[in-house]
Amino acid sequence: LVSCAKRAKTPNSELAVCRVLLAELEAHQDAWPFLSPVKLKSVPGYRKVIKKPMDFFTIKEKLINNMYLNQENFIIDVNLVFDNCQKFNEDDSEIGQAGHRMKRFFDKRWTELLRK
Ligand SMILES: Cc1ncccc1N[C@@H]1CCC[C@@H]1S(C)(=O)=O
Repeated sequence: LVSCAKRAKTPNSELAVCRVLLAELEAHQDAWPFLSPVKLKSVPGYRKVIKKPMDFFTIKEKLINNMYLNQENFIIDVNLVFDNCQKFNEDDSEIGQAGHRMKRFFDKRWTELLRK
């Protein structure tokens, strides 16, 4: 049969992959610093230094409320979590190390899942 034109990825299938990826991030053993918004009242300086806080719970809320139009916006928010972590935490700190491990994991998984 003549092969039909390659079907464009519908946004909801793109976002389905984002939901899978987020679930894997949340289940990762090094996710503990990123599961909820940084407590601005108990982390001195964070509010001033980090202009755009982001965390996995907020990303999940945004996915559920259809606030991501495509994968790109989702990936931008996930990378914001890791960029904020690198900016605020020393590389050799517990949180800094967790952030580097989570970033490496995410980079590997989304290239496996999205770069088909
Ligand atoms: C991600 C981050 N980056 C800079 C400072 C602190 C944190 N996380 C804290 C440490 C563990 C959870 C708390 S939290 C997320 O409850 O504030």
